[in-house]
Amino acid sequence: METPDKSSTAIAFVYRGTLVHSTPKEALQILEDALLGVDSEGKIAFIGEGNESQKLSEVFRFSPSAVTQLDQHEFLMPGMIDTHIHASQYSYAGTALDMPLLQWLNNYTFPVESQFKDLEFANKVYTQVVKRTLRNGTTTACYFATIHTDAALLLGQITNDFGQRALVGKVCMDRNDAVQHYRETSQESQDETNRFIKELLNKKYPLVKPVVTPRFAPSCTEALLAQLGATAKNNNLHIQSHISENLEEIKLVKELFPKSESYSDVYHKCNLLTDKTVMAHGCHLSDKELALFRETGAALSHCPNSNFSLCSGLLNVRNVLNHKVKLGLGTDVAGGYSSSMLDAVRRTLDASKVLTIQDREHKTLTFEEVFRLATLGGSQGETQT
Ligand SMILES: Nc1nc2[nH]cnc2c(=O)[nH]1
Ligand SMILES: [Zn+2]
Repeated sequence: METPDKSSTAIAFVYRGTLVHSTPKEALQILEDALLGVDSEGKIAFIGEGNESQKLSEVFRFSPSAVTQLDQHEFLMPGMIDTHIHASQYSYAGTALDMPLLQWLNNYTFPVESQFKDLEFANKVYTQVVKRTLRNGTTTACYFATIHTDAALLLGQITNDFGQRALVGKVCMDRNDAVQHYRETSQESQDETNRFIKELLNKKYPLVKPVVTPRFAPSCTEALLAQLGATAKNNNLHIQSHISENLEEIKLVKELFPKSESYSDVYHKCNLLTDKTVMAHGCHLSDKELALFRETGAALSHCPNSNFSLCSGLLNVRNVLNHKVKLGLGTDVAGGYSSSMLDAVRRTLDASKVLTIQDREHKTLTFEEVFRLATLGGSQGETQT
């Protein structure tokens, strides 16, 4: 039992039954006949054993008759954390998966995202995605919106209204040759990012924060990346982007940033790899780049549904964990066709098994480890303050 704090707020709910969660030492811990108390602010006030009911009720002043008993097959578990999802791509999830990344962006994604200038359309899609992810058990999400500041602010409002914890990013891109009406000038991107941060922070939403969001290196000039790195540092904010998702993208980054020794180096030079950074994919990162992630404290979001659906690559999660790089799971809607974190759990196991088929020496991830990645793993990258 945890040490009681007599000054704590009143207990609102107490549950008795099976609890399932992860700790850094134990990937899946099952507590049978446990008691869990929740205070009026929605925070866990205590966890104890079922037979301590009388004692706990005196310390925390609740009536033993008010305890909710879970059924034999019910259990409580932590909410899942989607460390990478494009709220603006929800409307076409499950379609348009017949092209690799760069062609997929130009043909499907940029034309849809450009429609979020229309706040009515944005309101409809953003409400749907927040409702759906909550129903799927995602209590925290790290969202990409679009380049449109007012629509991104609206997404922040919607997540707040539905009580979902969220990092919300106004997407930054000052380079886009394919769909030219869907890009900003460097100055616009910078000014609008500052406005987005200021206005979202001013709302003082308890669970929603802005995240600095350069789309990915090919969509941004080096000058913009450097400005965004400085903005994140000056405001002590999280950063999210994409890295090393597919081989054609990596080749393009080499051409666009010839002076950088690797994709990770492009971001590192611009101060975009920090202990509050979450980079999606990383399928093709070298061990040297993983060492840089470890050094800077930057985290990876593993998005296996998307990696399979766009035929991008296979991330070797075991190798990432061996390098002691923080890692969570992401759905990457709509590159990933499912907005469910349980799907991300299943695809993570599938991807690990494919690696074992290719190399029998590969140590397959266990379902317990993957459960931890979907919950505790995500919290390490996302909610560090
Ligand atoms: N999967 C995915 N990768 C990206 N890289 C840059 N933008 C995107 C995106 O919207 N989805
Ligand atoms: Zn993505």
